[in-house]
Amino acid sequence: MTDARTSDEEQEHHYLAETLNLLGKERERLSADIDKAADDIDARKKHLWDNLRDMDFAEKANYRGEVDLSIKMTEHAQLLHKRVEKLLQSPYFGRVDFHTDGESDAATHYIGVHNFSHPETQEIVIHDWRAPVSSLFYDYETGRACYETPKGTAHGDITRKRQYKISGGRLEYMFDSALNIGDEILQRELGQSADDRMKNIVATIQREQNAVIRNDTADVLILQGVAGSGKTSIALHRVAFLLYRFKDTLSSDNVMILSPNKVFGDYIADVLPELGEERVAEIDFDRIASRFLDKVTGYETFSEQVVNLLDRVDDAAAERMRFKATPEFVARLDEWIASISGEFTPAEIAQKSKRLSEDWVADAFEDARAMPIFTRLDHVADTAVHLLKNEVRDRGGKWSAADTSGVRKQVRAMLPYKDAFAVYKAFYEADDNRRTMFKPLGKKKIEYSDVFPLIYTMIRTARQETFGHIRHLLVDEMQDYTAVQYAVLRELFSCQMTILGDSNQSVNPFSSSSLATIHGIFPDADCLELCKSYRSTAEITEFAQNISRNDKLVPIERRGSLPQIVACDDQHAEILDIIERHGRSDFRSLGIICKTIAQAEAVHRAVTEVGVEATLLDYDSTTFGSGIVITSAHISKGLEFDRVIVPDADEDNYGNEMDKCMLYIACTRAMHELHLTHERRLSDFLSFAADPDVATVTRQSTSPALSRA
Ligand SMILES: Nc1ncnc2c1ncn2[C@@H]1O[C@H](COP(=O)(O)OP(=O)(O)OP(=O)(O)O)[C@@H](O)[C@H]1O
Repeated sequence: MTDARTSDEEQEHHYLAETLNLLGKERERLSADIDKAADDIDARKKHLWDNLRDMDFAEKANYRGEVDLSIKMTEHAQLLHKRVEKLLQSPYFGRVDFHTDGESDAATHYIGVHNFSHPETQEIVIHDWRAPVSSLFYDYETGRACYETPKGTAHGDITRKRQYKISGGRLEYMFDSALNIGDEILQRELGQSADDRMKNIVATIQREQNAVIRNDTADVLILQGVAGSGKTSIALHRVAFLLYRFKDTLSSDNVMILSPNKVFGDYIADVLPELGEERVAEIDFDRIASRFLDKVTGYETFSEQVVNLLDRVDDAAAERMRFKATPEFVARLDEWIASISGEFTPAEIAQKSKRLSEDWVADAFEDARAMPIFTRLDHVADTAVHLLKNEVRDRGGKWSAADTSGVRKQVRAMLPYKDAFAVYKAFYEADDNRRTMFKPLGKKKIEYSDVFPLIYTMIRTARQETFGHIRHLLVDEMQDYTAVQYAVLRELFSCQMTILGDSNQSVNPFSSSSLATIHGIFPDADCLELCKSYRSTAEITEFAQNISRNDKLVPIERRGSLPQIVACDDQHAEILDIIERHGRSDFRSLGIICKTIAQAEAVHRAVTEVGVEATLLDYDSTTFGSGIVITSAHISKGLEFDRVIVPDADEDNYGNEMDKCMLYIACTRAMHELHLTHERRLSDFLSFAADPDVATVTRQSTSPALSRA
């Protein structure tokens, strides 16, 4: 190490010590402020309580207002305190020296998770990673660069770019970008063991990812990314960025995540708080379905549909799913709904010997043409009730609730459909070509493929409450939603959206949507693609590519062991053996990912019977577990584990296209090690594994760990 380098490091240690000193003082100041404010609030509350009787209404309201304000200010101080605590652990991770054209010297900017200014001089000591100047760090190497300032674009040269790893307030290492730091630190980060929650990646955001995060112009942004490309992480960082960029107009209350299930919601829940933002509300399509249909009809859920399909593909059911999955289907349904008003037959309304003529009804119906059909009928009925009621009362008569419902009934009878469900069913009955496309599951239950078409019909035929307060919706696993589901989203959320997914990871090949389809639904959307896969070692990525190839995928150069395929006589014994080896390794998380929940339950029973502690994740689970997790491929979507075991990798279990999707999803959950076990003939989807460069294939005929206590 040269002297220059040593003195450089000394300077960095010195700067870090100074920064920590400032942060320490700020923490003390905030703690004192919080304590004082708490005492003050207590005193005010006591004063209010003691003097309540002598105070008039205005005084009480004024006093309460002051207490509320003090509470809000204290909460803010607590938030700042939390941020300072966090910065004390790791104040910054990057530095850029930028020489603005025309200035005599380069300015040094340190970049961290939060902003921090010198309490006395107000000079910025640490820039928030989302600040405009921080884009220099993510978007450029040394040399010419520019960034936006309040006065316009600043042009100049980056003279130095440096990355740091600081933990517990201690500088662990640092690299200059001239030494290819980006890769070095990224490799170290990716090589780490998986946490039981998704973590933030601010220190190593890559340029193409930064372009997605900092896109603040797209109303709808569609992000297609290969497995492990960081889509979900990036989408959450994008939300944090937008909350920062538009802090005056956007708050976490205005953002919602549409996630595939509750476990996934739990898995990603820490990312925004880690980035200094509050958690945002979550919703999933099941909850939307329940809100609309609980009082209307029973229905199959998405998970039930997937479970049924995995059990057996019914060709006719698959055909019905395909039929209802396309944008053309939405167009036909729209046409049908629009045609309904033509079936309205105006007739005279008579109630309490008062009458409104057929012509009056026709005119009232015409005047309300902008409304959805059932809202329109209600409007005609309400107007009629208003007129008739006044007339009756003017003549000294009485108008009862029964009269109101009498009028409503008469108006409703002018349309041959009693509700949205009837309109929806008639859509199939009206055309011989689609007659067979509606097939209820028994008397009061509809197939999942009818759930969102019916909800769409409900929304288009009567005014519904929408999510008007939501200004940004994040939609994950976009490939699993059909055109009609997007049509429902468009009706319920008239806001900006970030829509992300991977067409290779669909769980229902009969009703998945391609990027092109989704782009067709949102023609003005910005479409971005992430092709580099970060999660898995190059060996695991190559293995998964052989199951389902995506020529655009670029694996990260991180080496590991070859995936292992083990043919065994007793698969559970082999799994126990891997579990035992896992316990002795440095890896923390192990995912056992089966094709179905029933298989996951069987493995769970087998391993817990011999004393292994493992969490079973099924469709009712709400939290992600740590350690050993056993689940199905469908539920494992979006999750990741240090090591993954895929049991039953045989031809019977993984034989058709849908199985292939599940196998792909399961294998791509592995970060560092992947094992597949089978007792029967290996699945043809894995025949490539005979190549010794791709996998190690072994035979295990004994029962290695059966004796486990
Ligand atoms: N720039 C980065 N720096 C560090 N880690 C990264 C980066 N980008 C992605 N990762 C890591 O890669 C892994 C995959 O990220 P994420 O789950 O967001 O990807 P995804 O595209 O949503 O995956 P999938 O669709 O397969 O579920 C995570 O461990 C994430 O932390």
